[in-house]
Amino acid sequence: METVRTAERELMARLPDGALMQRAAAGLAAACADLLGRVYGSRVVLLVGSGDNGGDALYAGARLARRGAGVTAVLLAPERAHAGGLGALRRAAGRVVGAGGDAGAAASAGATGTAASVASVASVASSASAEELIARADLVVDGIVGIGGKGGLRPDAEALAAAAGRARAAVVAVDLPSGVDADTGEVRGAAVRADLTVTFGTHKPGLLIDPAREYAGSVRLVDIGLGEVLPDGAELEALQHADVARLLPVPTGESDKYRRGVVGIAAGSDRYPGAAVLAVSGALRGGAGAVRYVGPAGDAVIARFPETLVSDRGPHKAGRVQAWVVGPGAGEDAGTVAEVVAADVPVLIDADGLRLADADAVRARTAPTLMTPHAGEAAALLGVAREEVEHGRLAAARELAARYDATVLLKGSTTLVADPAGGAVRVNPTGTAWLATAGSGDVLSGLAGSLLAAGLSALDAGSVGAYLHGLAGRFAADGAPVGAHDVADAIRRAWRDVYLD
Ligand SMILES: NC(=O)C1=CN([C@@H]2O[C@H](COP(=O)(O)OP(=O)(O)OC[C@H]3O[C@@H](n4cnc5c(N)ncnc54)[C@H](O)[C@@H]3O)[C@@H](O)[C@H]2O)[C@@H](O)CC1
Ligand SMILES: Nc1ncnc2c1ncn2[C@@H]1O[C@H](COP(=O)(O)OP(=O)(O)O)[C@@H](O)[C@H]1O
Ligand SMILES: [K+]
Repeated sequence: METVRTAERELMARLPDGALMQRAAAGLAAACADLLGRVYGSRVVLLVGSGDNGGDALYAGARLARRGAGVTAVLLAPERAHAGGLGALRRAAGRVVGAGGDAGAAASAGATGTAASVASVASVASSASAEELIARADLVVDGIVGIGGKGGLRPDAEALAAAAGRARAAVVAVDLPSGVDADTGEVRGAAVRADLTVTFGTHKPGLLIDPAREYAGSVRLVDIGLGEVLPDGAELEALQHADVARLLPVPTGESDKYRRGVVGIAAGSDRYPGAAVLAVSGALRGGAGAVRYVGPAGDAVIARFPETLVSDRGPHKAGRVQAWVVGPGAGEDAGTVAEVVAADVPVLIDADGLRLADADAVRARTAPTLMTPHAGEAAALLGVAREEVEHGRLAAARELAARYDATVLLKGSTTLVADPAGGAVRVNPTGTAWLATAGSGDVLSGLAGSLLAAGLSALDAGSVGAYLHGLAGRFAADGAPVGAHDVADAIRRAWRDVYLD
């Protein structure tokens, strides 16, 4: 699969780092140069922590200094800064100061022997505080912490991150923005806000999942030769166009409408007939051969989509389907939800259905189940505050999948799909904030339900559905507000874009 994989941190830690660090620094310096445009004469400030992340920054700084940039390293812990990196920067005539801006702190590093002969660096004359240096910089390189960071930033690091946030300089994060959790995308406390993150070897979950994703800016992956040794057990994966194209259900000569799959939509109520119409609009674009609608909004559905098979006799009597969607706009109709949950075909449960479904009945199902909560619904199911889900999306999706023994598609600014069997969680790479509009979730549930009926697994139906829905949202919006029905209309364009690419 042409997926973007994210490796476990242990992998990087296992490898010899000398050569890898040189490759990392070369890629980092190239990205900095691109951002600067003109390297010669530019002012670059490196924020340097005590680990290898700081080492990357120092080596990259040395490369920029050799091309004529004025490079100053601000050391958070002068006595523990990466010795080889410091030496390289020094040889390239870079300057070094302590985080307080006092050259003395930096100079004293030389005395410990770890950061050899820092005292001879041209920095000693500097009297500007780190804050002033950052304020005057064209580019700030965040090498405070990388995958070795633990918890929120320490106070001295936090002050530098804040100064970088105030500065007019472009901010480049090394490997990931300092202060964000590489493994989960959580941000506890202060973190660096980057314009660009140059990450090494593999994408880290924190670069793909909100809230951390927002701190990363655009992300550039530098290949440092980890390809052959990446483990199969990646934590996250993201489908690309080619993956989705292979999974799309496309009719062949032998197909008829029943073989293509019939999807049943049990949605809408007297109060919310529109949810039924929108779920059907998504289902008609998802590849099933026919869409059955069951519920009180049949007239509204037929008026908009005359091709729908409509029934008001409840799911059991509606005729055979290969998958059900239940819940959008369902109001308080617990009976219909229970009937669908008891069906022996794949079922997608959304919106009101999530609240009305009996947890034991969901767990007892043997056919696949796909649940599609947004953060508020997920929080209610888990019995926690909404913020807790928003700050820890990966954990919430995994936890719900385990509790319900169901595939869980957690919607929102980052959409995740987690399987109960474990394995990599899929993160959806498409989408736009314009999708945060009433009813767009109903379109998604119809679309993903249609893919289920066409024979995709719950994991594939959820992630392919989210991919097409996100792409359709981008096409439909194109920089201006959209209604959910616009998103449904654009699914065909998204399909073509993927399939014909
Ligand atoms: N191992 C490898 O194969 C490679 C690693 N590389 C770099 O190495 C990095 C990892 O280096 P390390 O393992 O040395 O770890 P880091 O440099 O990420 O962080 C460790 C240091 O940061 C300090 N620290 C931890 N949490 C902190 C906090 N909350 N606030 C302030 N300081 C904190 C610790 O005291 C420790 O000294 C990667 O992110 C990447 O940038 C690259 O050079 C490429 C190759
Ligand atoms: N900030 C955002 N950025 C990108 N997509 C978003 C954002 N907020 C919501 N979405 C997407 O919009 C859709 C909204 O679905 P949902 O919350 O169920 O709304 P509704 O119930 O009104 O249909 C989901 O596909 C979700 O992933
Ligand atoms: K960093």
